[in-house]
Amino acid sequence: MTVTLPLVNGTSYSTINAYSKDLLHETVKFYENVLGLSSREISETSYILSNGAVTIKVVLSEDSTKAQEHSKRVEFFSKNQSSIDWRTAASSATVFNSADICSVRQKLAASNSPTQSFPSELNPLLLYSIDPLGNLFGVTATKNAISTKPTEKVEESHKKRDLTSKLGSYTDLSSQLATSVDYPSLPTKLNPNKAEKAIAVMTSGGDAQGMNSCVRAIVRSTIFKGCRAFCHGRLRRFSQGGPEYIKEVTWEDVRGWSAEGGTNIGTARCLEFRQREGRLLGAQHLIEAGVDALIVCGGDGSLTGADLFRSEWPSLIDELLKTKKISSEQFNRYQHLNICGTVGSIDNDMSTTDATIGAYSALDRICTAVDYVEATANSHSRAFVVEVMGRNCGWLALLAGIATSADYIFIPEQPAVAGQWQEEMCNIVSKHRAHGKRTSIIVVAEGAIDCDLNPISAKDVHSVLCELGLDTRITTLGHVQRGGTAVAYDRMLATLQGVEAVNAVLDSTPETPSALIAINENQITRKPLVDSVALTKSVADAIHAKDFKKAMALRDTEFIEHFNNYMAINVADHAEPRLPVDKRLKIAIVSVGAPAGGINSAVYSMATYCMAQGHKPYAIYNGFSGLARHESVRSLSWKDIIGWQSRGGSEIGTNRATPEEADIGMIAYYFQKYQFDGLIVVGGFEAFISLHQLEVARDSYAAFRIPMVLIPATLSNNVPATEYSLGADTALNSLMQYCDVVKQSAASIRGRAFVIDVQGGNSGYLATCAALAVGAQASYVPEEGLSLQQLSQDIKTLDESFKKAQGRGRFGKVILKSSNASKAMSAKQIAEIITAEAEGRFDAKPAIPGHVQQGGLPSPIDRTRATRLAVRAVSFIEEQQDVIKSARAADDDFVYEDKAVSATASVIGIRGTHVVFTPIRHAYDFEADIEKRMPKVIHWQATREIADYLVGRKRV
Ligand SMILES: Nc1ncnc2c1ncn2[C@@H]1O[C@H](COP(=O)(O)OP(=O)(O)OP(=O)(O)O)[C@@H](O)[C@H]1O
Ligand SMILES: O=P(O)(O)OC[C@H]1O[C@](O)(CO)[C@@H](O)[C@@H]1O
Ligand SMILES: [Mg+2]
Repeated sequence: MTVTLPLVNGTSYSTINAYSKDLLHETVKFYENVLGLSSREISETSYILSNGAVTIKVVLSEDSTKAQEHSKRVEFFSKNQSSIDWRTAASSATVFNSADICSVRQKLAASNSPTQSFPSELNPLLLYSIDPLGNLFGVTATKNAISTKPTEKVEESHKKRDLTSKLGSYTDLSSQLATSVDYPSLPTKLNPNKAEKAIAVMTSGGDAQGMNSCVRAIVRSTIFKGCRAFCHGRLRRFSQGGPEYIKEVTWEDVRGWSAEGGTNIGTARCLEFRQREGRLLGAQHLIEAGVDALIVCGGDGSLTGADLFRSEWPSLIDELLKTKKISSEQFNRYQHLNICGTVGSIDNDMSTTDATIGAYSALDRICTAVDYVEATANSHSRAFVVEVMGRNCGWLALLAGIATSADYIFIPEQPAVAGQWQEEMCNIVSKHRAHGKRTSIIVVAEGAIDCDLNPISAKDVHSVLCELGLDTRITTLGHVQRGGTAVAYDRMLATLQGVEAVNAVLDSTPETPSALIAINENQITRKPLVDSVALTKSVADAIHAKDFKKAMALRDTEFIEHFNNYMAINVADHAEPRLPVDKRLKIAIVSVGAPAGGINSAVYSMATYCMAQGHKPYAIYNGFSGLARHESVRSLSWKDIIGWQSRGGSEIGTNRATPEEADIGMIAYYFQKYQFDGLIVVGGFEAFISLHQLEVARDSYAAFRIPMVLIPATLSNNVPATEYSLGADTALNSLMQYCDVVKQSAASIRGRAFVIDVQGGNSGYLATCAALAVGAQASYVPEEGLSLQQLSQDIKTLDESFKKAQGRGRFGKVILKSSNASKAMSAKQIAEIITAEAEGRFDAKPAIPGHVQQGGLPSPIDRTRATRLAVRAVSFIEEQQDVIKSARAADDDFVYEDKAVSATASVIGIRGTHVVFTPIRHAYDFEADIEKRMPKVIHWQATREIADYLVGRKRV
C-alpha cells in the first residue's frame, strides 16, 4: 500500500518528517493490531519525503493469504478513489481535511460499498489524515459508513504521544466532521503580518551554557522567516531601562555565539518584576519598543514570572491606557501578549521537560571535576564531599551520583531521615571500603535537606565522615558549574528549541495557550506554559509540605527511574539481593564492534544491577572471537569493576567478529557450558548482525534459547530500531571541541575555512549534529552524497560570507564532510578545490580528527543513558524468562516462529518519546538496510534543514 500525502505549503519539514515517521509506525501497528497480520507478513515499510509530498509505503508479503486479501481490498478501494474523488480534493486542498473525509463518507455510503465482499476482519480500512497542524487522524471505513471517530487505537496513541500539548488544540474529529469546520490555516510562513512582526528574546535568571545558541537560533530563525529580531541587550532586566535597551539585531550580530559560554545579551534576577509595578513597567517598555512577541529563555522563576506577566497583560495594558502611558492605537495593537518560554537553567528543575538548556553542560563540569578529584582522592585514600548546585532540585546531584558512581548522594526530593542518614551513609561507605575501594565520593545538592526540612550541608557530611576516621575534604564546585562552553547536547537543544520557539510565536493566535518549548526523550515538544509552571510549583509545594512521595511522583518519570537505578546499583553486593534464590540468573555481557563511550558504563551498571538483584554477571572478553578461541569468560566481582562507570574505551575488550565469523558452534558450546540465562550485546551494526545471527541460530542451538538484548553503542549512531546509540554523544563532543579549535584558528587567519573529515560509516549523524552545534557552513553526508553543483554553490556562499567579514574575526568557517559522503572527493581534495576557486580571496585546509572522535572519557549523557539501558536490559531478561522457558519446554519443537518467543531477542532503543524493545527479527527484516549498514528511516534528517538555514546555506 502506498499513500501519498501532499505537503502543506509552509509546514515545517521537521513537523512533516516527525509525523511521517509516526504515520509509518501507526500504519504498521494498524496492520499488526487491527488486521492481525504478523510482522513477517509486512515485508517493507518506508517513507520518502520528496517533491512536496510524503509517500508512506507498506509492502505486504506475497506469501501471506491474509495480506493478499488485504491488498485486494486496498486495490479495490484505490480504484474507486477516482469516483470518490478525495484524492483530487486532497491535492487541491493539499491535505486530507475534514471535508475530504466527509466526501469519502458520503460517497462511500451512497455507493455500493465494496467491503461486503470481504471477510469481516478485513473490513476496517484506516484512512490517515494529517491536518495543517500536523495532527494525525485515523478513520475507519466500514461497510456502510466511515466511522467518524478516530479508532480506539489511534485515539490511544494520540493520548500517548500527547499531541494536544505538542501542537496546540486537538479538535475531536467527529465534531469537525459534523460541522465541517475548516482547520485553522497554517500561519508559520503564511502569516500576512509576518513582515511586521517584531520578535524579541531575553535571557533571565542565572546564566546557563547554551543560552547563546538559543539566542542565535531565535535571531536567525526570526530573520529567516521574514520578521525583525530584537534582543533585550543591555536591558538585563524585564522592567529596568527603557525601550532603548531593546535593540534590533542582525544576522551577523550573533555569528559564532554557539561556541561561547554564558549569555552575551546579559541576564539578571530582577526583584522589581516580582511586584506588579515592575511588570507594568515591563509591559510599557515592550509596547514602546514595538515588540509583538517575546521569547524568554530562563529557569523556573523566569518562566513563572513570564506566565504571570501573560495572565496579567490585559489589566496591565488597561492601566497603561488609563494612565496615558500608551496610546489607544498601541492599546489596540498589543491586546494580546504573545509569549513563549524556552527553559534555560543548569538546575533542570522545570516540570514537563526532560532537560533544560545548560543542565547537561553543568553536569559535564561536575563529572569532570569529580573525575579529577578521584585521582587525588585515590592517591591519599581520601573521602571527598562534593557540593553541587541545583537550588531546590536534586537532578544535578542525582545524575552526577550515577555518572561518577558516587558512594552516597543527598537530594531534596528524597530527604535523608534525620538522625539516621549518618549511620546509613557510614555503613555504605565502610562496605565499599571493605570491598577494596580507596576513595569515597559523596555528592551533596546545595538544597539537600533531611525529612524535617533541616538543611544538610557539606560540612555536616564532612564531620560525620571524619568521625568515621576518613581523611575527608570538601570541594564546593560553585559557579564553575555554570562556566565554560556548552556541550553538544545543549547547543543542539538550545538551537532546536530556539527555532521551535519562533515557530510557536508565529503560530500563536490570541486563543492559543502560551507555549513552553520542551524536550521529551529525543523530541522537541510544545507544552502549555501555564501547566508547566503549575506543575513545577507543585513539586516545591510538596517538598515544603513534607510530602516527599508526591514530590518524587511529580518529577518526571525519568528522574524516578534514575533514582531507583542509583539506589539499586549503589548497594550492589552488600545488601541482601532483592530476588529469591530461584529467580537468580546467570547473565553475560559482550561487546562487539568498535569502542564507544559508555560501553564500560553499561558493563558496570549491568554488573552492579545484577548483583543487587542476586544474578551472577559474566563478561565475555574480546568479543565473540575471544570466546570462541580462548573461552574468555569471567564472572565479574564488585572489586573488578570499581571506576568503570567513568572510564573510556571497553575494559572487556571488543571485537568486530560476528558469531558466524567467530565460530557459532563453539559459542553455543560455551553458552551451554556456562548455562547463561540471558545475554546482553553492546555495540554497533556488527552487534546488531550478531544478535540476529544468534536469534536465527536458536533453531539449531538450544543454548541461544535465552533472552538476548542489544544495547546500541556506536559513534555512527546507525543501529536500526533506535534513534540513539551509546557513544554518539561522547563522539559528538570530541568532534565539536575539535571544530571549535580549528574554527578559532580559521577566524584568526581571517580568510580561511577548514574541511573536516568526519567518521561514522554511511551515517551522517555525527556530521549533521556537529554542523548544528558549531554552525558549520555546510555538511556533506553519505545519505545525500556530494554533487559538484552543491559544492560550487557552497563555495559561492563562502565567498559572499568572507566578503561580508571584511577582515573581522568570528568568521572562521568549517565544512564537515563524512568520510563516505563522497568516494571521489576527500576532505583534502575539497579543500584544494575551494582554494583554487577562491583565487586568492581565501583558502581552505583539510583537517582529520580520526579516532579522536571515539572520545576520551564517556560523556555524562552516555554514562547515565548506559545505566538506564543496562538496568532495563537486565529487567527485560528477567521478565522474558517465563516466555522462553515455556517455549524451551517444547525442546526440539522450540516455537521459533512464535512472535512472543522471537521478541525475547530484542534491541533496546530510544524512539520518539519512549524507551522501546524491538524484536531483532523485525528490526533486521524491516528496519535495516543491511547492505548500507544503516536504518531505513533517518530520524535526524529534519535537523539538516535547520542547520542549513541558520548559516544561510542554499541548496541546489
Ligand atoms: N513568582 C514570580 N513572579 C514574578 N516574577 C518572578 C517570579 N519568580 C521569578 N521571577 C522573575 O524571574 C527572575 C529570575 O528568577 P530566578 O532567580 O528564580 O531564576 P530562574 O529563572 O529560575 O533561573 P535559575 O534558577 O536558573 O537561576 C526573577 O529575578 C524575577 O524577575
Ligand atoms: O547566580 P547566583 O545568584 O550565585 O545563584 C546561584 C543559583 O543559581 C543557580 O546556579 C541556577 O539557578 C542555582 O543552581 C544556584 O542556587
Ligand atoms: Mg530556577
